[in-house]
This record gives sequence, C-alpha cells and structure tokens, in this order.
Amino acid sequence: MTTTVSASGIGLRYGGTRALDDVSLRLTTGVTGLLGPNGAGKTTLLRVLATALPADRGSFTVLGHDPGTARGRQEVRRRLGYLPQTPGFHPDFTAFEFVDYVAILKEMTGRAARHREVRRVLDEVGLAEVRGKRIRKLSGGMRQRVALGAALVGDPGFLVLDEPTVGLDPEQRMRFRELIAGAGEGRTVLLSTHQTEDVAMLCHRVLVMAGGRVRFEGTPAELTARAAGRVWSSTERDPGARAGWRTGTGSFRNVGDPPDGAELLEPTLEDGYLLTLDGAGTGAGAIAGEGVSA
Ligand SMILES: Nc1ncnc2c1ncn2[C@@H]1O[C@H](COP(=O)(O)OP(=O)(O)OP(=O)(O)O)[C@@H](O)[C@H]1O
Repeated sequence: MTTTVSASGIGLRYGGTRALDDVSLRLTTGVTGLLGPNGAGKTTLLRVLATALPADRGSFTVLGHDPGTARGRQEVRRRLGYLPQTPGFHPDFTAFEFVDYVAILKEMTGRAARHREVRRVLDEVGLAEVRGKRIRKLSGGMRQRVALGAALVGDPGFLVLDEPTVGLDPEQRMRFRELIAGAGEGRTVLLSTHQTEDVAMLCHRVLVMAGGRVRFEGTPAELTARAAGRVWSSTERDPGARAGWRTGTGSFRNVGDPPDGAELLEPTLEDGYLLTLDGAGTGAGAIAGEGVSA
C-alpha cells in the first residue's frame, strides 16, 4: 500500500521533558490507531503532524507535501482535518454556525459553496436534523460529531483524531466508530485512543507509543499475537504473572510468562498492548498496579 504520511526522527522537548524521541512512522489509507498510556506523547505527535506544533528535530511529509517550508505547510493544512482533544467550541454557536466558522478558517470564502459543504458534512455525521441547535444543548456524542464534521470540511485526505470517543457511552461510541470507519474509506486517518476495542474494531494498523517512542507498529492481529501463549487461567492468583485479575467466573486471568502446563487462553489486543508496554520498561508498574486484584 502507498505511504501517504511518513515521519522520520521526530523529536520534541517541553523544557526538560522529552515528549517525542526519534519517532518514525508510515501511514497508509485507512484508519491507524495510536495507543499509549497517559503522557506517552500521543497528543504531541498528533499536534506535530497537524502542523500545530513545530518539532525540534526530524521531518515528515503529508500526501507528498513537506511542512518544513511555508508553502508546504499551507498545502498540508489544506489537506488536513484535525479533531483536537478539547475542541474549542463556542457553546452559543449552533452546529451549523460552528462548522461554518471552521469552513471560513479553511479558506472557503464563497458563501453558497461553503454553506453547501457545511450541510454536506453535518449530513455525513448524522446531524442534519439538529444543525440549527446551539452546541450547549447537544449531548456529548453529538458535540463530538459536530467536531468530526468540522474536521471533515473540505474533504481532507489526512484526518487526525485525538481521543474522539473519550467520555462517550457505548452506544454513542459505536455510532462514532461507524463514522470513523466511513471517514477512513479513501482517507488516511490517525486515531489516538485509550480504547483498545476502538483499535480492534476499526483499525487496519496500530502504533503503540510509550515514553515518547514508538514501541510497536503493525496490524492489530500482530499486536494481539504478541500475547499468544502468554495469557492463562488459574484458580488462584499466579504470583509470576505481570498482571492478573479474578474474572466474573471466579477464575483468574493472568498475563505474562505462564508456568508449565498452564491452561492457555485466547489473547486479546489489550493483552498484546499491555505486554508491549511491559517490554518497553515503562508500563510494568502501571500494569501491575492496575491489573492485580487479590
Ligand atoms: N505544554 C506542555 N508543557 C510541558 N509539558 C508538556 C506539555 N504538553 C505535554 N507535556 C508533557 O509531554 C509528555 C507527553 O504528553 P502528551 O500530552 O503528548 O501525552 P499523551 O500520550 O497525549 O497523554 P494523554 O493520553 O494523557 O493525553 C508528558 O510528559 C506531558 O506531561
């Protein structure tokens, strides 16, 4: 598959904090998931790729354009849709007014064509009926859809979504996943999330970051396969497990290095993710702390 976005050796520090450390990646058309614990550098990476924050070192290209030059940056921005972690809504705007405002910022100056585009994206995210409602009157799920609609203005080839499903209930999340999957048809989408199910259900590729570095890049199946033979069931908590918890059936589910003769279980993507963090030497404490119950 053709590479649409590629980055090489990206580094960025905030004072003494190394937020990105030699990050290289390649994206192709479709939805790529970006997983990582709090503070891994996900938002920083997305902001760099969205040209909202300049990196200290390294380079990247988006759809053949190099944002290292003023001209290239403008070309990248024209092809970019960005849904930030906290979209800056004005709550008294209607959904239509907000998306229209974003369309103006995206250089759409012709009023009639712009309004057609605003109606098109609000339709695409299923908000045609409520486009005249004020944003403060909309549910959290609808607000996120307004933000996605705004990101889709101008039909961008590269869509950057920073934790768009956070705080949504399961039904809204499912609805949002459908929209992201639709948006990923023919587009390059980079989706930062803490939800491993988002990645398992939506993504054709996944990146795992920890401590500012990319720790894994591959398919969801390859990430899951990292936990093959490393998840097992036991009646008592296994002290050798990296993480273990009592499940609803009363038995323990353990992740780590199983003892001989252990009853192995089918791994999930989350197991592969946890073991990847453990291998990175950055997540072991968190994994044990969160996962183990006596
Ligand atoms: N504006 C800032 N000034 C100083 N340090 C920052 C700033 N933004 C982020 N950091 C630090 O940089 C590191 C990476 O943060 P970043 O927000 O990119 O991580 P993240 O993976 O998106 O985390 P989360 O999942 O919590 O959103 C963290 O150590 C964070 O505390």
